[in-house]
Amino acid sequence: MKPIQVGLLGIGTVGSGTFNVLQRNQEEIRRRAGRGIQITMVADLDTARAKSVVGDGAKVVGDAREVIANPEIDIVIELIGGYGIAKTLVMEAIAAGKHVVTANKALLAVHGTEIFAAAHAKGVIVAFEAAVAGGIPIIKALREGLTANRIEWIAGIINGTTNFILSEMRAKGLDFDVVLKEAQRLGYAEADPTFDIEGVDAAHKATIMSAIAFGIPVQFDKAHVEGITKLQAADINYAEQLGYRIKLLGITKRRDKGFELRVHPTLIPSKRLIANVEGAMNAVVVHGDAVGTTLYYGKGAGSEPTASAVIADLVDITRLHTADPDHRVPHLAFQPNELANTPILGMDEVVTSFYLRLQVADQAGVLARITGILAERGISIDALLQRESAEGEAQTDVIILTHDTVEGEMNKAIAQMQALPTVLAPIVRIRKEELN
Ligand SMILES: NC(=O)c1ccc[n+]([C@@H]2O[C@H](COP(=O)([O-])OP(=O)(O)OC[C@H]3O[C@@H](n4cnc5c(N)ncnc54)[C@H](O)[C@@H]3O)[C@@H](O)[C@H]2O)c1
Ligand SMILES: N[C@@H](CCO)C(=O)O
Ligand code: NA
Repeated sequence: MKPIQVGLLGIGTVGSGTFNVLQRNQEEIRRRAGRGIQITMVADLDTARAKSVVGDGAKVVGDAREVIANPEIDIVIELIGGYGIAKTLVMEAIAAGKHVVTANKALLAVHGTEIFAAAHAKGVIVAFEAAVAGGIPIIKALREGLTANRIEWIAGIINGTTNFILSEMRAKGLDFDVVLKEAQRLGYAEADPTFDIEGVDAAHKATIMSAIAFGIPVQFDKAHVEGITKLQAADINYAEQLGYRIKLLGITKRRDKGFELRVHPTLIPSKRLIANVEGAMNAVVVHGDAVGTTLYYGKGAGSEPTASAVIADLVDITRLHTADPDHRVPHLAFQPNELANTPILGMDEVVTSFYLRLQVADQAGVLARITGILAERGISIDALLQRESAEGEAQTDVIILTHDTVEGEMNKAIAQMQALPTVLAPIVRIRKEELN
């Protein structure tokens, strides 16, 4: 049988890795897929650079629409990124009856409902393993490997750039900006790196996982998004003293009346495996009712690790291409007419424990007033640390770890404590998860 023909839109970091790995491993991939898979056409605005990557291996064009219009092409890979032209091209490829592979989590988290509906109506597949945790086969695991389970929660380090920044800052004491530049140089960062550092990229990925885990539509607009830019070294150090690491986590959790969906810096016990995931590595913890807690670890960014996931999707599509569309694995794991409209909960209803740091006047009764406020709101204290103040110093830091509480109550307690004249600076509040 002649190879299935693939068109590649965008041959930058991930595109070039995809082209190279597919060439290098073509024989083994053919033996697995049951048919050869060949990128025969590549579109990139920078045709000279594209030609330098593909040589004589594929036809290079500057206009992506030429690829979509080619009737010989069965699968289109979109590796341009963003919600703009990438969305138009994906919709046009679907309309032209092509299967689509994409690494574009931003596009799917925001426009997934429209894209999957169009693909379903047209009987084509939109595959996106590379969009979440890059090379880690987490979509495959959630959608197929764990399909017996009622998923209870997922928590993951799903942005390599921010984990790299936090790790390098902690281990080498390097400055934020220096480490961010290095992450950009290594090809981890998004075209707009504020997506990484402000938690948007992680929220895109958490949104996609929430849909697949719980059988709900992708709803990025309901996600709570908080990055690492406001994190202070003092809190990283106090957390460490108390036996915790701070990581940027993407969390989605089943609750009685809805689902939680949130990204924020989080204290995790240092002894958990996931607390020790360093550098640009990603890790996702999934808790299913039958399987218990499972952990997936690997490279979430970079040229060839991401290509690994793109090509896995190409192989899947090659195998499924001729199968009856009604019996394929559904895009969001649940059949499209079975998605639930259970809501994503507002942050006031989220339940977590907290790390609090209060800069207080070193006077009698201060601590009693603070703990009194927490007690009135039913917030129970798990651990408490007061820094010994230096000779003649009139203020000190009080660190409090709480047990689980409803976030709305915590916000009210913080407002009350903040109003005390003996609380001298804005209270630092970081959420904490035990993840067991
Ligand atoms: N870099 C990673 O590690 C990584 C990991 C997972 C997912 N992703 C996602 O993969 C996608 C691609 O990321 P990347 O890092 O390879 O980006 P990149 O910037 O390295 O590559 C994008 C390429 O698209 C080309 N391009 C831009 N507009 C075009 C157009 N209209 N027509 C044709 N080509 C066009 C650019 O010239 C460039 O070569 C993004 O959605 C990104 O979020 C990246
Ligand atoms: N910018 C992303 C790329 C992988 O999706 C990251 O740093 O993880
Ligand atoms: Na993946």
